[in-house]
Amino acid sequence: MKIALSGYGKMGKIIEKMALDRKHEIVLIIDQDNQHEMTPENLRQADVVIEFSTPHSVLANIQKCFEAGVPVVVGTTGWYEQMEQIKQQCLDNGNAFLWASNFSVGVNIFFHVNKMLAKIMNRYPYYEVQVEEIHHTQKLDAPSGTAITIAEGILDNLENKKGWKNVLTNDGAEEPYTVKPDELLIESLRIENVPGTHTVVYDSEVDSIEFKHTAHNRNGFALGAVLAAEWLQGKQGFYSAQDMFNFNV
Ligand SMILES: NC(=O)c1ccc[n+]([C@@H]2O[C@H](COP(=O)([O-])OP(=O)(O)OC[C@H]3O[C@@H](n4cnc5c(N)ncnc54)[C@H](O)[C@@H]3O)[C@@H](O)[C@H]2O)c1
Ligand SMILES: O=C(O)C1=N[C@H](C(=O)O)CCC1
Repeated sequence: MKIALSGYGKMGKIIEKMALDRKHEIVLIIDQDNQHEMTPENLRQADVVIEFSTPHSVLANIQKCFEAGVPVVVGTTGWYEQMEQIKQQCLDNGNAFLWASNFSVGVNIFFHVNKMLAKIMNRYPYYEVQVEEIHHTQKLDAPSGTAITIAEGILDNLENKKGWKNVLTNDGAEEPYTVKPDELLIESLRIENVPGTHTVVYDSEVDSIEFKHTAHNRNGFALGAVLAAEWLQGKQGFYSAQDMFNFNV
């Protein structure tokens, strides 16, 4: 496969390595200082674009891929309020699009089990649920995209929670926030060099259940993104990683 990379930061560089290991070719690399090279002509050299840039640049980059008619795999987070608009544009133009808040196999298993656990917990309403995420200090968005997907998995399956509320505690200096009974708290913490840790905690007076995923490095995210690009070949339509992993057990 001929791959174009949109965003050549921490993730773009590891994706390049994973793609080359899987015998793909990198035909275009776009980053902040050569954005003008993201032309339809250049993009059309590629079979797929893998987009890991910034919350600020991702939407314009997706539009350029749509205009060029090139399939696009998006790992960038922090743009999900525009999801419906992107989905509509994708379907209207007959494009191929796949997004994931987290491409790692482990996290996608976690997403699935998280939903099943939330369903079970409906029977035990005396447990209070909370989501916690920890990432490196360069991260631009909070909560993490992964934490949003986890929260949505809980909200879709746990009857007594109606929406999520994020609190970012960089140095513990924030005012403590008291959640409303129907609110799901997502606590975000930023610590140097943490690739990504997510925990769902169900707490009661007598015990706690902690369900946790810890990324040891970024390789799992990068491999998942390349696998997604392979999976998207020859398809048209709007997909998420859930369609690719398809854990219907
Ligand atoms: N879905 C996943 O599995 C997953 C995993 C890790 C990171 N992410 C997300 O991917 C994104 C990138 O993460 P990162 O750790 O590589 O960040 P990073 O800051 O290391 O890299 C981002 C790169 O984008 C470049 N950039 C800026 N403007 C651009 C533009 N207009 N076009 C193209 N590139 C541009 C920056 O110069 C930088 O090199 C973030 O949103 C992060 O949350 C997702
Ligand atoms: O390093 C990041 O930034 C990450 N972003 C994704 C998110 O927001 O969930 C995935 C984990 C790493």
